[in-house]
Amino acid sequence: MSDFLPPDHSLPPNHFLNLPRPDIVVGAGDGIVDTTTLAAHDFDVDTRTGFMPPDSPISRLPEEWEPWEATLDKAMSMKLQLAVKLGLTEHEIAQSCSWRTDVRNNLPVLSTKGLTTSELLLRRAHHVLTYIMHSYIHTLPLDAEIRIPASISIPLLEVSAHLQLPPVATYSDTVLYNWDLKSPSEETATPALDNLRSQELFTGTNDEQEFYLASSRIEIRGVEALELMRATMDEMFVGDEIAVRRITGYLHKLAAVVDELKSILLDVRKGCEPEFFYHSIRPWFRGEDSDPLERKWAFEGLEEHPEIAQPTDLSGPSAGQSALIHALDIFLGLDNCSTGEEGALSEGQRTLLRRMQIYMPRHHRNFLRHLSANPRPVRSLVMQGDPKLVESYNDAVRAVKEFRDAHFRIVTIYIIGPASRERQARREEEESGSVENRPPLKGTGGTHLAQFLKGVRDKTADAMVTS
Ligand code: HEM
Repeated sequence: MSDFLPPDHSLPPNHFLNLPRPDIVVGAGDGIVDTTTLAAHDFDVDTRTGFMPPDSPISRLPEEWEPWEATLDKAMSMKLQLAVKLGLTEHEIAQSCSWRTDVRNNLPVLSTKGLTTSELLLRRAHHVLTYIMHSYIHTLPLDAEIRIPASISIPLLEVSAHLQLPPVATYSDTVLYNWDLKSPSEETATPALDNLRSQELFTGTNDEQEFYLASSRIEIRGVEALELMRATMDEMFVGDEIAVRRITGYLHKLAAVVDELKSILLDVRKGCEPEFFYHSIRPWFRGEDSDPLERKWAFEGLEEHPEIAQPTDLSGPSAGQSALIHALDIFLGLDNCSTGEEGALSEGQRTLLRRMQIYMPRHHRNFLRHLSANPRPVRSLVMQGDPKLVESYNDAVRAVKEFRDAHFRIVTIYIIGPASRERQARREEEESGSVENRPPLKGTGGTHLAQFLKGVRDKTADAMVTS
């Protein structure tokens, strides 16, 4: 399979992702190892890059799928504009119309058969096809139906079935598998946080890149958190007094790492301008459930493919799909210790957190499942009351709570604030009778969002243990 890959991107031949993978439709052939099962042990978590792949993801598919790459290149070079942009010019409307017409009339329905032998090619295909699909949907006139041409929908649905991911852009498309090194570094080294860049950007702007890179840097810095979790679990297995002392030290260190993650998150303000994010970047990510006009997405060509299921999970990408933060929650027992009192999560909110896992790469989902099934959870040891251990555990919980406080501030600056200003401007326009022909504002960035994020944050705070 690695024949397809440029040599500098090939994985070691014995890496589990380099083994032949079974075809999800036809099943495993004779002598083909089921890498999905192997993955349950490997989890595709790297000691240097964590949930990010150890090498920068491939940046181009082989010749056979060049029409997809060329279509995406064209969208990027034409600087297509969002249909929701205020004051869209005739020229901008004509540009996106001509790109979409080209996709509809000239892009063939390419076979995905040759991709299915390689996890890395499938990932690139998912990335390219979802970026094309989001470009197509979000440039469509607001009064048009959303009909995704078969040349995008059929290969995307096939690729998504193989990856067990929804057919929509996910955090793995925008962050995990969308990075490169600015300048090549030692192959074995963890990438420096300032040596990362993004591969594809809807807007071609540094603001969008900085938005993605805030998450990439958190993933890379989070590798030490994963290592501390692993070391703690090893010591839990030993369970003697020395082990407890060591765990105490690990939890304090974990708190310090999470404090750094918070600083990286807050640094997003240095490179990404909030109003630009809200009006010009975020709308590209919208999934079916955030359409301002509540239009449904129709995947054309499905009627000729009874073997492909109608997609149901079509929310847009979010760093809430980062397995790192979910792993911290599970490791510290923050997801299980609901008190049922005020501030705890409602069933719907808990479901929302769980639903985010559907959008994660399946190996990472398996990793979280494995972590949840840990027979010796750290919180149970802490509950035995060793004062120093309690203190260090509470330090780690404090750090996660403060990360969520900072996240809430960021969401207020980037979404809740701009959304409220937008509503205010609308009200003023309505009062003065100068309303433009615009779609109604849908309740993104309002009370529900604040309630949800505060609920998760308060539940984290509730997890502190009193000795
Ligand atoms: C400008 C930067 C960011 C914005 C505007 C933002 C926005 C949001 C929004 C709107 C949600 C609600 C759920 C959803 O709509 O998907 C959310 C949830 C979440 N985000 Fe962010 N986010 C940002 C950066 C990050 C980063 C860098 C991380 C960590 C890698 C992160 C981690 C999370 C998590 C874990 C949740 C789930 C709720 C929770 O566990 O507290 N976010 N974010």
